[in-house]
Amino acid sequence: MNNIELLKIAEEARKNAYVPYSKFRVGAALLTKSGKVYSGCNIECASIGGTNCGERTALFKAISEGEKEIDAIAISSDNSEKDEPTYPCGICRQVIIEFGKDIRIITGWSQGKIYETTMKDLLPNYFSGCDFIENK
Ligand SMILES: O=c1ccn([C@H]2C[C@H](O)[C@@H](CO)O2)c(=O)[nH]1
Ligand SMILES: [Zn+2]
Repeated sequence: MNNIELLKIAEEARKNAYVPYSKFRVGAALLTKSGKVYSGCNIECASIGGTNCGERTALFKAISEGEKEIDAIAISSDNSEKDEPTYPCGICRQVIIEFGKDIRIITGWSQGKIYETTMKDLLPNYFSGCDFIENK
């Protein structure tokens, strides 16, 4: 599974976005180290704070299926085709980095420019469980 293939899955997942409020669709595709893929979209609700981003939807699907070894997450939004790559929001950054600072983030467009970075670059000096769990 290469970056383009993963982005294409994110682009497909974007079609399922439930976004009656923002009208901004986001799809994500998560690749595990074992080669499995979990996709997700953003899901909004009338109580806006209850919104779940596409990235966390894909992540929670993977984690809840017992997959915690994550290689990469590809992200596609309604801006992607305009060469305006979408990166994870702050909440998603904190949740994703929980499962690995080296997780690769791939964004852009499968038929255009593709960008790759890592979680530790997106969230330097991040707060982690190691900061407060003793006997680690
Ligand atoms: O990286 C991002 C940024 C935003 N959103 C969603 C949340 C909300 O539904 C809409 C507008 O913020 O886009 C995501 O899913 N992922
Ligand atoms: Zn988010």
